[in-house]
Amino acid sequence: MSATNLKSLLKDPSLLETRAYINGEWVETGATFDVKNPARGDVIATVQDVSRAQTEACIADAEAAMKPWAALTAKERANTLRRWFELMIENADDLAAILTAEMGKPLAEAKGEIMYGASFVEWFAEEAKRVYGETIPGHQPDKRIMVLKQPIGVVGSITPWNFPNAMITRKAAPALAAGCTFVARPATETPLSALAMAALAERAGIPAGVFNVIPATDAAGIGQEFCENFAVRKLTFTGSTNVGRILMRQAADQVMKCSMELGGNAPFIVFDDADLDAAVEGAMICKFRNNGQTCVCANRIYVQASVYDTFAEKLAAAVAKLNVGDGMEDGITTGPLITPAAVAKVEEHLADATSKGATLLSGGKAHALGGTFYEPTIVTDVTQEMQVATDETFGPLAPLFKFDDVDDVIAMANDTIYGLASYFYAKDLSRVYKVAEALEYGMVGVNTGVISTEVAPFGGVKQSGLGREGSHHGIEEYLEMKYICMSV
Ligand SMILES: NC(=O)C1=CN([C@@H]2O[C@H](COP(=O)(O)OP(=O)(O)OC[C@H]3O[C@@H](n4cnc5c(N)ncnc54)[C@H](OP(=O)(O)O)[C@@H]3O)[C@@H](O)[C@H]2O)C=CC1
Ligand SMILES: O=C(O)[C@H](O)CS(=O)(=O)O
Repeated sequence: MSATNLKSLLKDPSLLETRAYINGEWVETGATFDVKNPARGDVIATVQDVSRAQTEACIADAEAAMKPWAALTAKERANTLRRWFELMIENADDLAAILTAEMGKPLAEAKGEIMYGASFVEWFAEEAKRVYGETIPGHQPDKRIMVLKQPIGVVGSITPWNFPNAMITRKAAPALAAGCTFVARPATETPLSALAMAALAERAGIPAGVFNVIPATDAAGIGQEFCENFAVRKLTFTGSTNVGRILMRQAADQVMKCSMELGGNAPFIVFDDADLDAAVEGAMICKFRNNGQTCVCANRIYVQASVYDTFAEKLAAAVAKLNVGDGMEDGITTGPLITPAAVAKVEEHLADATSKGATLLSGGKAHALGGTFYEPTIVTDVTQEMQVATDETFGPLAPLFKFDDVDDVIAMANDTIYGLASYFYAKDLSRVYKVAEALEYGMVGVNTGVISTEVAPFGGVKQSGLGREGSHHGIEEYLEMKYICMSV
């Protein structure tokens, strides 16, 4: 099955939209760009390219749509979001095929992302009805105090290519539930998933101007428009820490509220009392999910000395079972990397590690399939002096570090500017408590390699971001608090 003629693969070919979705209209903008399938390099769609000026007009439309949308009852917004969720589930196979075609992840993973992405719409359809204010006992006899929660306003959203569905719903669902309107600018590589979601939003009855999708190659220009346009009250971004810094600097001029889901450098620690088979299973999904292209992937694997060789051997055996290929084909576990630049980053990190004394255990070169396929790779004898210890690889490279003492490994794990996800395997209860409390990360997986869910607060500390997505906390990012002091 090839992505080349994507439309023929779909039960509902109308979901393969290539026009921008602005103010409830499908728009041809006068400029286009091609979307390519990373597995084969062929063009799968030619998409309308939205300019900064057209983005400004879209923001004005979103501003005009804001009041009537926010004026609906919470239940009315909830019911509309619920319909959007149900349409995503009904069309999950097509959404998955579109996602695999433009991003490359295997169909099974793409389907998993669609269900994960839809879960945020389901969750915040429910949370819409639980945006509670409060009354506070007055500070003077004649004073009555109330606190209201109100939608923050028009939201500008910029998202990456690695989860082209879920990264948008994780933002749009709470924003719309809160009563905000939303302008989504998807990554250049992966606009089709966002446009398919817009088609379903239209069918769900989300009013014109409430949810907009602007494919655009001018990433910097759109980001500047979001940051400089007074009508935009909130910027929500998922992507690298470097770009997050740029956007925060730009947003500072308006003192704009930002949510930032940025880069990671996750430690994955295996203690000597760990269930090693469980730890290997956890390391495999934590490291190689989405071919290592997630911000919460294990970037460093620390193994206690007494179990190091056994763990390395078991991990190598598991890696050997991975099946690299075109994600559209059955039985494929590992797709291509998104671009040649992503391959170059893996090769750079590998070369740096081996030049400084690391030993290649598995893989270590471009896959025989060519293109951006790469062999899942393990290196041992890795140390803190190597690039993989400080920089996010964002690919299928598993570096194994050896450690002796728990305090040493906590110090090494925390020795980074990042603080998104962390993981460890151990059984001793006091050790579990001590390590979980000592790790400087927004999220800690204990005896599990997968922690992402709509019910829990996803986000990082230090330079991995600001704010949380998902959970009952996630909607607060799109609400303002108003204190009313009434003299009676
Ligand atoms: N914490 C989290 O949840 C996540 C973090 N990430 C991090 O992002 C990186 C990989 O994703 P990647 O997409 O390469 O990250 P980038 O930060 O390069 O890109 C993310 C998005 O930002 C856009 N962008 C790039 N430059 C600018 C700019 N100057 N102004 C406005 N927008 C801009 C990109 O557009 P374009 O597509 O045109 O380049 C893309 O849509 C990794 O570091 C990863 O850890 C990724 C996903 C999730
Ligand atoms: O963009 C990402 O890397 C995601 O946040 C990872 S997850 O939420 O799918 O785990």
